[in-house]
Amino acid sequence: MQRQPLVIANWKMNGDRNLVTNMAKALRESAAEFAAVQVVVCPPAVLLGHWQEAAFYDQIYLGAQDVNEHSSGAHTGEHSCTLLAEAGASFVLLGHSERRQFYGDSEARIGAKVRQVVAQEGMTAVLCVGESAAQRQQQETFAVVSAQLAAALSELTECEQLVVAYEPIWAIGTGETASPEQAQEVHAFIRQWLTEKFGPAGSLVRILYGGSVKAENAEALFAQADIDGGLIGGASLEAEQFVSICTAAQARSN
Ligand SMILES: O=C(CO)COP(=O)(O)O
Repeated sequence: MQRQPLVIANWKMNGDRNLVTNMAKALRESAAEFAAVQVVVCPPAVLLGHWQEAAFYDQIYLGAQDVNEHSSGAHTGEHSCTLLAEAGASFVLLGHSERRQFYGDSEARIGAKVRQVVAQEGMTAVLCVGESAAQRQQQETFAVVSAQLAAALSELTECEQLVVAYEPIWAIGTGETASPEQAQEVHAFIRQWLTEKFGPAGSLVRILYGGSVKAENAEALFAQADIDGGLIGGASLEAEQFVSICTAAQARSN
């Protein structure tokens, strides 16, 4: 498999030092079961240091949930890409629907953030895209997703430091998951978009599904041709669930 399976935990504004310790222990104990999977944990930024101490080897990577689009300066409360890298992060989530909806992340800002991340050596941008329930009902899913991709990626010429996460808003935190077929349809569309934009390298970009992924539905989702893994919210806060999801992704490498 040319695209290594990838599972990313997005803790959002949850978790604490105890969860870091417990999750690191659970992942360490089961690491052999998902040896071929790249696992990334994105805790709140203040816990990155604690993760760095608790995490055990290269299989577990660290990520941040957002970044500022500037390199430094008078941006109270924000984190630059360099600061996050120094704290151990090598992935950054960008354009999550919660940030688009509630924290003023415009398409232009998301694009600037993506460029900031890919300019940093060793950092990978995880661009989140996805439609609302109303947009899906109006059959606007492809139009919405391609507009989000175009806005964020138009100035990029290379895609080696890029991951795309398809997260339909109606499936986030709702318990309602896209069916494997629904998700695959959009993933195939994203894959085609990336290949048209970046050429053959675009087909190597990993595309994750996010939205109520659980231990019970992960295997069927990850069995789809273009679903390279998952971006996990609620279930990434429970060690047993998260380990099962990482293990489900291992099957993609067989
Ligand atoms: O938003 C998500 C991950 O970024 C998905 O959240 P849930 O897995 O809780 O639905």
